[in-house]
Amino acid sequence: MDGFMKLGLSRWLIEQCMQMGIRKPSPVQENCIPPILEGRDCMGCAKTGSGKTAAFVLPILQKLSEDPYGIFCLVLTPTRELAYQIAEQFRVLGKPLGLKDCIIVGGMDMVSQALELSKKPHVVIATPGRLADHIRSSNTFSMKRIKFLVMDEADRLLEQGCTDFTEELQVILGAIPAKRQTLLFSATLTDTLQELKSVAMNKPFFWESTSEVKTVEQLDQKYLLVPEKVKDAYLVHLIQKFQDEHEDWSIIIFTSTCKDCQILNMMLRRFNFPSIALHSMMKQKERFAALGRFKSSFYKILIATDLASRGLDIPTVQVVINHNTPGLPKIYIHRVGRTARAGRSGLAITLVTQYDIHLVHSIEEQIKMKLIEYAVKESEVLNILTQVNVTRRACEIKLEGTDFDEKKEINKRKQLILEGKDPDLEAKRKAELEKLKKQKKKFKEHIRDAIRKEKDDQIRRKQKKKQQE
Ligand SMILES: Nc1ncnc2c1ncn2[C@@H]1O[C@H](COP(=O)(O)OP(=O)(O)OP(=O)(O)O)[C@@H](O)[C@H]1O
Repeated sequence: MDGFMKLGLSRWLIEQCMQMGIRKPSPVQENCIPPILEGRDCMGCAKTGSGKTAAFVLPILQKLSEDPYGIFCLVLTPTRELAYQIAEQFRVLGKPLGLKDCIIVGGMDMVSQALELSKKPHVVIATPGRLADHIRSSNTFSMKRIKFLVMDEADRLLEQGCTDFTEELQVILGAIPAKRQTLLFSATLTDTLQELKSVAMNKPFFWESTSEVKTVEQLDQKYLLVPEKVKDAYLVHLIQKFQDEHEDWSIIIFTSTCKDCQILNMMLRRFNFPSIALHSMMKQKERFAALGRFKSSFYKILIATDLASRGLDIPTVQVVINHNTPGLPKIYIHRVGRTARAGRSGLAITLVTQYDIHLVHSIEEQIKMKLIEYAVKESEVLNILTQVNVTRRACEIKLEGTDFDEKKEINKRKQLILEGKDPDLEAKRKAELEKLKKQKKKFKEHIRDAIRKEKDDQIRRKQKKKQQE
């Protein structure tokens, strides 16, 4: 109790922590809570599962209790599932305050969300796309008095990857006061630090855990070098092994695409494994249901895309298997961070094909440690190889018979329509953006070449002059 008391937190909050089994502050909490209470902006970079959520929830609740009003705080997060998880922490820790929260995420009813927003909840937890839609389309709520803006998984929110939140963030930042406290958290903040600094203005306090290794100590990190064609047989073998050896282990398997996720789930089901899929082509209600059933251990195996790679906190997960080697080290860090959380141990196995060895090297370079080879009895894998390959093919044929690929296109269009965008216009805009990007790249290359040429010419002129002298 002393530990939290020293940080300046009130007794009622500390008692709430105790009820959640949080007895002693973790380093990220110890270091970030005091500056947040002092009114400073804060960027916290700490390993996965180290309690970053409570590091911002606790001081916000304390400040809210001193001056309660709505809307007091806005939390942005990249995925819908994560929004619900964060809301739960606010709810549990803020229970004595009678905290009113509101979750604003895509895939759910917009009208009821608008109604909730108009009731001035203390805390709004949102994914950027849907919140921006509400701001654009409604004048029944105001975020002009917001005191805290939190960006959880801040690097993901600010990076310009496949889901680019730039436009939505601009809308949101325009609707909240410039005078606010901004809190940014992630396990991989340092890459995008400069961009992050431009979002936080108020004497930002930056804290990063000192450990050189970027993954947690209790995590056993292995790789398995496998030929592409026999990958699934290795996967089935691994799962069978874990299931035989450990009764109550849960496993998350990460795949690179929704289709692969779906096929693997169909395949594992045919082998009678208790598995469930989670990917963005599922309806939102199905996504929540799948996650709920996995969390309650009804299903022991979750096969997911990177939708589930960040933030999800499921203590029973003992093993993470990367069915594909992640293309970026930071994706690897977040994926394997779904196990070995809050001091527990865990195992991560990455399946590596001959084409992915360079990816493993860049992962090792970034996490500052070597992955160790996982030993497998090859003869046991060979025994099931034909059966697994035949089953996979049967599942692929079954999926081809459905409208999975078409659905993907339709889903994309539906999503755009829901967001109030014209799918055809969006496609045109995307193509134009691509064209512009290419032109910009070409222009940059052209400038670079011109500079290089100019430098070479200068050197040549100097050399010529010297020779003439
Ligand atoms: N001081 C603490 N002592 C023990 N457990 C804690 C403490 N703080 C938080 N926890 C628990 O640790 C787990 C992980 O916390 P949290 O989800 O906030 O991690 P995180 O750092 O945000 O991880 P990620 O980077 O994966 O999002 C949660 O179940 C949380 O209740």
